[in-house]
Amino acid sequence: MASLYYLALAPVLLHFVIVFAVKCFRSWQALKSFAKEHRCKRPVMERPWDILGIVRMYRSRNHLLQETLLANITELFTRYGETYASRILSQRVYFTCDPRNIRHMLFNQFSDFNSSDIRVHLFRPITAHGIFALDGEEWKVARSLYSDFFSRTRRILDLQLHEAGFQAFRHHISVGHAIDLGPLFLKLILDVNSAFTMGVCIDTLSPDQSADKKQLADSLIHVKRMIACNGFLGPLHHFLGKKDFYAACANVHAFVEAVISKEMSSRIQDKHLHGGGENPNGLVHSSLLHQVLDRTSEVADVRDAVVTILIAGTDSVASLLSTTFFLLARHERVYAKLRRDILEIVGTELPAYEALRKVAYLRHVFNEAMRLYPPVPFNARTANRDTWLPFGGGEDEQSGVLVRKGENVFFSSWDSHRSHKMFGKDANEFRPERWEDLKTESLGYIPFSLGPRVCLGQQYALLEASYLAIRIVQTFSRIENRDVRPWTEKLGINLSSKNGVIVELIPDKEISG
Ligand code: HEM
Repeated sequence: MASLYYLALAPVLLHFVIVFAVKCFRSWQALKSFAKEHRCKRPVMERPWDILGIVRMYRSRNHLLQETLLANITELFTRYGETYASRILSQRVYFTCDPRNIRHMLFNQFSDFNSSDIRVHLFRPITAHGIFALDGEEWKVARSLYSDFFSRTRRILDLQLHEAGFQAFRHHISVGHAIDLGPLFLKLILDVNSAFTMGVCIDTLSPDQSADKKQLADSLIHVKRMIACNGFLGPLHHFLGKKDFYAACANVHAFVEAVISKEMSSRIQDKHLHGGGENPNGLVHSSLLHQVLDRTSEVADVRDAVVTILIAGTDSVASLLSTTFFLLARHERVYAKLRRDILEIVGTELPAYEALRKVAYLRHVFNEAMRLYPPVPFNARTANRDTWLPFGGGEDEQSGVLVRKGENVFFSSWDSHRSHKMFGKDANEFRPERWEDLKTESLGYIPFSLGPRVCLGQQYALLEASYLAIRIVQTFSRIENRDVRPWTEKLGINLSSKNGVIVELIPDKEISG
């Protein structure tokens, strides 16, 4: 009886097997003709025998611990070419530093690649509704929430706030002593950025920082460290304990929500007192929180918008300033020329908004610092459909590479920025003058990324860094390196120097009084 039952089932099963096989065959055929259409050939495969990608994971982990990951990435590009395939825990992935492929992903074929898939789990606990954890329509909505705000750089860049930050920073510099500028820049930018995003400065440079602000600053540091750590661990992050991470996220949320709630109550009060008309003292609130509250009263959305910018806009700018002064301390000639230009163009006055854009050499110094030490040295995208990279396939790497839906492509600006093809034989040297002829749109130069997801804070970041750099250079006639150790990578949420920036700043007696 039972065997008759199975016999009756057999045609149904066979039907499903045939339908499945036909489907597989059709999609294989479609993929084959898609690959043909885009001239795709197989790229070089890193260690083809490492089918599970375990050796790759293990070696990358060791390089990360030994602080040689960037050098290792460069070595692999030298060995396998500008674009190659690899495996991470059996999943096929691609690595590229070919500017044409990078541009293709970020710009030409933008809609084929998601940016959130890899980092959504990293950002979800802290900013589930924030722009870094979104793609597609949701990303468009989040981007439009900030776009207007960031397009008005002149209105949002509060120079008084930056001057107050600079003065607090200056108090930490003692004449005749070496100082590590790395942590100091981080505190300075955190103070300025917290005031900019929430309208509340968290006083990390002040000796009188309150306990709740200290807890916020410590929690933010922990959150950023965990995001970076989880990102580097890839799928292995599941094995890490996250209790402290969640606790730190809760602290950050509680602080920001309290600020939002205070602002909401004061708006209600204002409405009662002044019928919702213009603020009686005529002040225009420039903080991001105020602007976002004008557009939505969803607390979680406002909170995540604020925390996203607290995260995106702090370590990145601190990294730019640290790297710049690390390099200036080792290039006396460049510092002297920069100072000459600043004194000639801006003088010893506090720089006005217009003056910030006028010192061309400062822009060249920043461009060069971010070329050699990009705050975001590598990044990744995930194909959201079957797609391709235009170069990297075949022996000569001139054919396309098929990228199947769900596969990840990692791209390295650390390497595209140091390409001899793009930047000449002296690509590894710090020479700001090269930017007299180059344009920041130069192929492969992507410190702020490019295309529709280009950094929203680019202009703000450059002007903020310009103000602070100008004030430092005006005040100190020389900067001397006090550290003989070579630059060593520290990969966090942004790239920085592991040994900090240990220098001595020599004041200009006339200016600093
Ligand atoms: C030197 C400083 C900075 C650098 C090098 C930098 C770099 C970048 C890069 C490379 C991305 C693209 C990430 C990706 O697509 O995967 C990005 C995105 C972003 N940045 Fe920046 N950034 C800097 C400063 C800032 C500042 C100061 C802010 C805000 C105040 C900011 C806000 C953002 C936002 C909101 C995004 C997300 C854009 C989107 O996904 O549509 N950044 N940044």
